[in-house]
Amino acid sequence: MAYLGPAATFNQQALLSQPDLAALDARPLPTIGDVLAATAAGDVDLGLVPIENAIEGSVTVTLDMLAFELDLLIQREIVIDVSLNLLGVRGARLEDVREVTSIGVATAQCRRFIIEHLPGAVVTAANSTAEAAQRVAKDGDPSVAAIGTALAAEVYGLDVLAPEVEDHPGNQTRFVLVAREGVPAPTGHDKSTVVVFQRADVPGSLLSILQEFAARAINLSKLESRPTKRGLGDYCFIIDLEGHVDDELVADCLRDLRSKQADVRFLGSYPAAGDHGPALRRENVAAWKAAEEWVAALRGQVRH
Ligand SMILES: O=C(O)C(=O)C[C@]1(C(=O)O)C=C[C@@H](O)C=C1
Repeated sequence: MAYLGPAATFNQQALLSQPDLAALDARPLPTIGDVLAATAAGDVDLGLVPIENAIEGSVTVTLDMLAFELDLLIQREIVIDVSLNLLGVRGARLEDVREVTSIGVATAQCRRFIIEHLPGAVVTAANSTAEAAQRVAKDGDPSVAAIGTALAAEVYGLDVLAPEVEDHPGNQTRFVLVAREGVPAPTGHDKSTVVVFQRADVPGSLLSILQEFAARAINLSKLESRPTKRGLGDYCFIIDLEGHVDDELVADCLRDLRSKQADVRFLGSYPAAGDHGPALRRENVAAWKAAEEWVAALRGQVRH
Protein backbone atom coordinates (compact mmCIF):
# COMPACT_ATOMS: atom_id res chain seq x y z
CA MET A 1 0.00 0.00 0.00
CA ALA A 2 0.98 3.67 -0.33
CA TYR A 3 0.53 6.60 2.04
CA LEU A 4 1.58 10.24 2.27
CA GLY A 5 5.13 10.32 3.59
CA PRO A 6 7.85 10.73 4.57
CA ALA A 7 8.04 9.12 8.04
CA ALA A 8 6.04 10.77 10.85
CA THR A 9 3.13 12.24 8.91
CA PHE A 10 -0.35 12.12 10.42
CA ASN A 11 -1.11 9.89 7.46
CA GLN A 12 1.38 7.32 8.74
CA GLN A 13 -0.17 7.59 12.21
CA ALA A 14 -3.59 6.86 10.69
CA LEU A 15 -2.12 3.82 8.96
CA LEU A 16 -0.45 2.54 12.13
CA SER A 17 -3.74 2.91 14.03
CA GLN A 18 -5.11 -0.02 11.95
CA PRO A 19 -3.42 -3.30 12.91
CA ASP A 20 -4.19 -5.00 9.58
CA LEU A 21 -2.72 -2.10 7.57
CA ALA A 22 0.28 -1.76 9.88
CA ALA A 23 1.21 -5.34 8.96
CA LEU A 24 1.34 -4.52 5.21
CA ASP A 25 4.32 -3.47 3.15
CA ALA A 26 3.67 0.31 3.06
CA ARG A 27 5.37 2.77 0.74
CA PRO A 28 5.60 6.49 1.62
CA LEU A 29 5.02 8.76 -1.40
CA PRO A 30 5.69 12.52 -1.56
CA THR A 31 2.20 13.90 -2.37
CA ILE A 32 -1.47 13.01 -1.94
CA GLY A 33 -1.76 12.98 -5.74
CA ASP A 34 1.09 10.46 -5.99
CA VAL A 35 -0.66 8.09 -3.55
CA LEU A 36 -3.95 8.23 -5.45
CA ALA A 37 -2.30 7.95 -8.88
CA ALA A 38 -0.12 4.99 -7.78
CA THR A 39 -3.23 3.20 -6.51
CA ALA A 40 -5.21 3.88 -9.69
CA ALA A 41 -2.26 2.74 -11.84
CA GLY A 42 -1.96 -0.56 -9.96
CA ASP A 43 1.51 0.15 -8.55
CA VAL A 44 -0.04 -0.54 -5.15
CA ASP A 45 -3.31 -2.21 -4.12
CA LEU A 46 -4.33 0.33 -1.49
CA GLY A 47 -3.76 4.05 -0.89
CA LEU A 48 -4.37 6.05 2.26
CA VAL A 49 -5.01 9.81 2.01
CA PRO A 50 -6.57 12.59 4.12
CA ILE A 51 -10.00 13.77 3.00
CA GLU A 52 -11.37 16.07 5.72
CA ASN A 53 -10.16 18.06 8.71
CA ALA A 54 -12.37 19.28 11.54
CA ILE A 55 -10.99 22.84 11.36
CA GLU A 56 -10.07 23.34 7.71
CA GLY A 57 -12.74 21.20 6.02
CA SER A 58 -12.20 19.14 2.90
CA VAL A 59 -8.83 18.20 1.47
CA THR A 60 -9.86 19.29 -2.01
CA VAL A 61 -7.10 17.51 -3.96
CA THR A 62 -8.40 14.21 -2.58
CA LEU A 63 -12.04 15.04 -3.27
CA ASP A 64 -11.36 16.21 -6.81
CA MET A 65 -9.14 13.31 -7.81
CA LEU A 66 -11.70 10.82 -6.48
CA ALA A 67 -14.69 12.67 -7.93
CA PHE A 68 -13.36 13.58 -11.39
CA GLU A 69 -10.08 11.93 -12.28
CA LEU A 70 -9.67 8.38 -11.04
CA ASP A 71 -11.73 5.22 -10.70
CA LEU A 72 -11.16 4.33 -7.07
CA LEU A 73 -13.49 3.06 -4.37
CA ILE A 74 -13.31 4.00 -0.69
CA GLN A 75 -12.75 0.89 1.44
CA ARG A 76 -12.58 2.37 4.92
CA GLU A 77 -12.49 5.68 6.75
CA ILE A 78 -10.08 6.36 9.61
CA VAL A 79 -10.43 9.30 11.99
CA ILE A 80 -7.51 10.32 14.21
CA ASP A 81 -6.94 13.14 16.70
CA VAL A 82 -4.67 15.82 15.29
CA SER A 83 -2.55 18.00 17.53
CA LEU A 84 -0.08 20.23 15.73
CA ASN A 85 3.32 21.39 16.95
CA LEU A 86 5.65 24.17 15.85
CA LEU A 87 9.00 22.47 15.23
CA GLY A 88 12.36 24.23 14.94
CA VAL A 89 16.03 23.31 14.90
CA ARG A 90 17.59 22.47 18.28
CA GLY A 91 17.98 25.65 20.36
CA ALA A 92 15.79 27.82 18.10
CA ARG A 93 13.44 30.27 19.86
CA LEU A 94 9.85 31.14 18.97
CA GLU A 95 10.75 34.82 18.58
CA ASP A 96 13.38 33.98 15.93
CA VAL A 97 10.89 32.33 13.57
CA ARG A 98 10.34 34.27 10.30
CA GLU A 99 9.00 31.45 8.13
CA VAL A 100 6.45 28.72 8.88
CA THR A 101 6.30 25.80 6.52
CA SER A 102 3.89 22.85 6.22
CA ILE A 103 1.20 21.35 4.03
CA GLY A 104 -1.48 23.99 3.45
CA VAL A 105 -4.18 22.07 5.33
CA ALA A 106 -1.95 22.11 8.45
CA THR A 107 -0.95 25.81 8.37
CA ALA A 108 -4.63 26.67 7.83
CA GLN A 109 -5.47 24.89 11.11
CA CYS A 110 -3.09 27.28 12.93
CA ARG A 111 -3.98 30.57 11.21
CA ARG A 112 -4.82 32.37 14.47
CA PHE A 113 -1.72 31.07 16.26
CA ILE A 114 0.52 32.30 13.44
CA ILE A 115 -1.11 35.76 13.38
CA GLU A 116 -0.93 36.14 17.16
CA HIS A 117 2.47 34.61 17.91
CA LEU A 118 4.42 34.97 14.67
CA PRO A 119 3.18 38.25 13.15
CA GLY A 120 4.78 38.90 9.79
CA ALA A 121 6.07 35.36 9.37
CA VAL A 122 5.99 34.05 5.81
CA VAL A 123 3.92 30.87 5.37
CA THR A 124 5.32 28.47 2.79
CA ALA A 125 3.91 25.23 1.42
CA ALA A 126 5.24 21.70 1.73
CA ASN A 127 3.78 18.42 0.49
CA SER A 128 3.26 17.08 4.01
CA THR A 129 3.93 18.03 7.63
CA ALA A 130 6.83 15.56 7.78
CA GLU A 131 8.38 16.82 4.56
CA ALA A 132 8.35 20.32 6.12
CA ALA A 133 10.04 18.99 9.29
CA GLN A 134 12.62 17.15 7.20
CA ARG A 135 13.43 20.37 5.31
CA VAL A 136 13.81 22.41 8.53
CA ALA A 137 16.21 19.78 9.92
CA LYS A 138 18.20 19.62 6.68
CA ASP A 139 18.55 23.41 6.23
CA GLY A 140 19.38 24.01 9.91
CA ASP A 141 18.01 27.57 9.78
CA PRO A 142 16.60 28.69 13.19
CA SER A 143 14.33 31.25 11.49
CA VAL A 144 12.32 28.52 9.75
CA ALA A 145 9.84 26.31 11.65
CA ALA A 146 7.62 23.46 10.51
CA ILE A 147 4.13 22.52 11.68
CA GLY A 148 3.90 18.79 12.27
CA THR A 149 3.55 15.83 14.57
CA ALA A 150 5.37 15.45 17.90
CA LEU A 151 6.86 12.27 16.43
CA ALA A 152 8.47 14.30 13.61
CA ALA A 153 10.47 16.21 16.25
CA GLU A 154 11.95 12.90 17.42
CA VAL A 155 12.44 11.43 13.95
CA TYR A 156 14.13 14.53 12.48
CA GLY A 157 15.91 15.75 15.64
CA LEU A 158 13.93 18.99 16.10
CA ASP A 159 12.70 20.92 19.16
CA VAL A 160 9.01 21.52 19.84
CA LEU A 161 8.96 25.34 19.98
CA ALA A 162 5.22 25.37 20.75
CA PRO A 163 2.83 22.42 21.26
CA GLU A 164 -0.88 22.33 20.38
CA VAL A 165 -0.78 25.24 17.97
CA GLU A 166 -4.09 24.31 16.25
CA ASP A 167 -6.73 27.03 16.64
CA HIS A 168 -9.46 24.82 18.11
CA PRO A 169 -9.39 21.93 20.59
CA GLY A 170 -10.72 18.50 19.67
CA ASN A 171 -9.13 18.66 16.23
CA GLN A 172 -9.44 15.54 14.06
CA THR A 173 -8.67 14.47 10.51
CA ARG A 174 -10.49 11.85 8.51
CA PHE A 175 -8.57 9.65 6.08
CA VAL A 176 -9.86 7.27 3.41
CA LEU A 177 -8.36 3.98 2.29
CA VAL A 178 -8.95 3.51 -1.45
CA ALA A 179 -8.61 0.62 -3.89
CA ARG A 180 -9.28 0.08 -7.59
CA GLU A 181 -12.20 -2.29 -6.99
CA GLY A 182 -14.40 -3.99 -4.46
CA VAL A 183 -17.02 -2.87 -1.98
CA PRO A 184 -16.61 -4.08 1.62
CA ALA A 185 -19.51 -6.14 2.99
CA PRO A 186 -22.07 -4.18 5.03
CA THR A 187 -21.44 -4.05 8.77
CA GLY A 188 -24.67 -2.37 9.89
CA HIS A 189 -22.93 0.95 10.50
CA ASP A 190 -21.72 2.01 7.08
CA LYS A 191 -21.41 5.11 4.98
CA SER A 192 -21.55 5.61 1.24
CA THR A 193 -20.09 8.45 -0.82
CA VAL A 194 -21.59 9.60 -4.12
CA VAL A 195 -21.04 12.50 -6.51
CA VAL A 196 -24.26 13.87 -8.01
CA PHE A 197 -24.17 15.96 -11.18
CA GLN A 198 -27.42 17.89 -11.43
CA ARG A 199 -29.44 17.74 -14.63
CA ALA A 200 -30.07 21.47 -14.83
CA ASP A 201 -29.09 24.51 -12.79
CA VAL A 202 -32.68 25.53 -12.01
CA PRO A 203 -34.42 26.66 -8.83
CA GLY A 204 -34.89 23.68 -6.52
CA SER A 205 -32.38 21.37 -8.22
CA LEU A 206 -30.42 20.77 -5.01
CA LEU A 207 -33.73 20.27 -3.20
CA SER A 208 -34.71 17.61 -5.74
CA ILE A 209 -31.50 15.71 -4.91
CA LEU A 210 -31.94 16.06 -1.15
CA GLN A 211 -35.57 14.99 -1.33
CA GLU A 212 -34.50 11.54 -2.53
CA PHE A 213 -32.63 11.05 0.75
CA ALA A 214 -35.25 12.76 2.92
CA ALA A 215 -38.06 10.65 1.42
CA ARG A 216 -36.26 7.50 2.55
CA ALA A 217 -35.07 8.94 5.90
CA ILE A 218 -31.46 8.43 4.84
CA ASN A 219 -29.27 10.70 6.93
CA LEU A 220 -26.46 12.64 5.26
CA SER A 221 -23.20 13.13 7.18
CA LYS A 222 -21.58 15.48 4.65
CA LEU A 223 -22.60 17.57 1.67
CA GLU A 224 -20.00 19.46 -0.28
CA SER A 225 -20.42 21.33 -3.53
CA ARG A 226 -17.40 21.30 -5.86
CA PRO A 227 -16.89 23.06 -9.16
CA THR A 228 -17.16 20.64 -12.09
CA LYS A 229 -14.32 22.61 -13.83
CA ARG A 230 -16.65 23.21 -16.80
CA GLY A 231 -17.33 26.85 -16.06
CA LEU A 232 -17.89 29.35 -13.28
CA GLY A 233 -20.95 28.45 -11.21
CA ASP A 234 -21.17 24.87 -12.52
CA TYR A 235 -21.13 22.69 -9.40
CA CYS A 236 -21.71 19.06 -8.47
CA PHE A 237 -22.46 17.68 -5.00
CA ILE A 238 -20.32 15.20 -3.10
CA ILE A 239 -22.50 13.46 -0.55
CA ASP A 240 -21.70 11.14 2.35
CA LEU A 241 -24.78 9.24 3.43
CA GLU A 242 -25.47 6.76 6.19
CA GLY A 243 -26.02 3.30 4.78
CA HIS A 244 -24.57 0.78 2.32
CA VAL A 245 -25.33 0.20 -1.36
CA ASP A 246 -26.34 -3.33 -0.29
CA ASP A 247 -29.21 -1.79 1.74
CA GLU A 248 -32.48 -1.81 -0.22
CA LEU A 249 -33.26 1.79 0.72
CA VAL A 250 -29.88 3.11 -0.35
CA ALA A 251 -29.97 1.14 -3.59
CA ASP A 252 -33.46 2.46 -4.33
CA CYS A 253 -32.33 6.01 -3.61
CA LEU A 254 -29.32 5.68 -5.93
CA ARG A 255 -31.51 4.21 -8.66
CA ASP A 256 -33.83 7.21 -8.52
CA LEU A 257 -30.97 9.70 -8.41
CA ARG A 258 -29.26 8.06 -11.35
CA SER A 259 -32.43 8.08 -13.43
CA LYS A 260 -33.37 11.66 -12.62
CA GLN A 261 -30.05 13.51 -12.41
CA ALA A 262 -27.42 14.06 -15.13
CA ASP A 263 -24.99 11.58 -13.60
CA VAL A 264 -24.14 9.87 -10.32
CA ARG A 265 -20.68 8.55 -9.51
CA PHE A 266 -20.38 5.99 -6.75
CA LEU A 267 -17.23 6.41 -4.65
CA GLY A 268 -17.86 3.52 -2.27
CA SER A 269 -19.72 1.99 0.68
CA TYR A 270 -17.53 1.36 3.70
CA PRO A 271 -17.64 0.88 7.49
CA ALA A 272 -18.12 4.16 9.35
CA ALA A 273 -15.25 5.07 11.69
CA GLY A 274 -15.67 4.75 15.43
CA ASP A 275 -17.52 2.36 17.71
CA HIS A 276 -20.75 4.26 17.31
CA GLY A 277 -20.85 4.90 13.61
CA PRO A 278 -24.22 5.67 12.06
CA ALA A 279 -26.41 2.67 12.70
CA LEU A 280 -28.51 1.73 9.76
CA ARG A 281 -32.05 2.75 10.50
CA ARG A 282 -33.44 -0.78 10.55
CA GLU A 283 -37.00 0.38 11.11
CA ASN A 284 -36.84 2.36 7.82
CA VAL A 285 -35.67 -0.70 5.96
CA ALA A 286 -38.37 -2.86 7.55
CA ALA A 287 -41.05 -0.29 6.68
CA TRP A 288 -39.75 -0.03 3.12
CA LYS A 289 -39.75 -3.81 2.66
CA ALA A 290 -43.27 -4.05 4.07
CA ALA A 291 -44.41 -1.31 1.68
CA GLU A 292 -42.74 -3.06 -1.23
CA GLU A 293 -44.55 -6.29 -0.40
CA TRP A 294 -47.82 -4.37 -0.17
CA VAL A 295 -47.32 -2.82 -3.62
CA ALA A 296 -46.30 -6.20 -5.06
CA ALA A 297 -49.48 -7.73 -3.62
CA LEU A 298 -51.60 -4.95 -5.15
CA ARG A 299 -49.95 -5.41 -8.51
CA GLY A 300 -50.41 -9.15 -8.24
CA GLN A 301 -54.17 -8.59 -8.41
CA VAL A 302 -54.04 -6.80 -11.77
CA ARG A 303 -55.90 -8.64 -14.55
CA HIS A 304 -53.73 -8.68 -17.67
O1 LIG B 1 1.03 16.07 6.25
C1 LIG B 1 0.61 15.17 7.00
O2 LIG B 1 1.15 14.83 8.03
C2 LIG B 1 -0.65 14.52 6.63
O3 LIG B 1 -0.86 13.40 7.02
C3 LIG B 1 -1.65 15.31 5.81
C4 LIG B 1 -2.64 16.07 6.67
C5 LIG B 1 -3.79 16.65 5.76
O4 LIG B 1 -3.51 16.94 4.59
O5 LIG B 1 -4.91 16.84 6.28
C6 LIG B 1 -3.25 15.17 7.66
C7 LIG B 1 -3.64 15.59 8.89
C8 LIG B 1 -3.59 17.00 9.27
O6 LIG B 1 -4.87 17.54 8.99
C9 LIG B 1 -2.57 17.74 8.49
C10 LIG B 1 -2.07 17.24 7.33
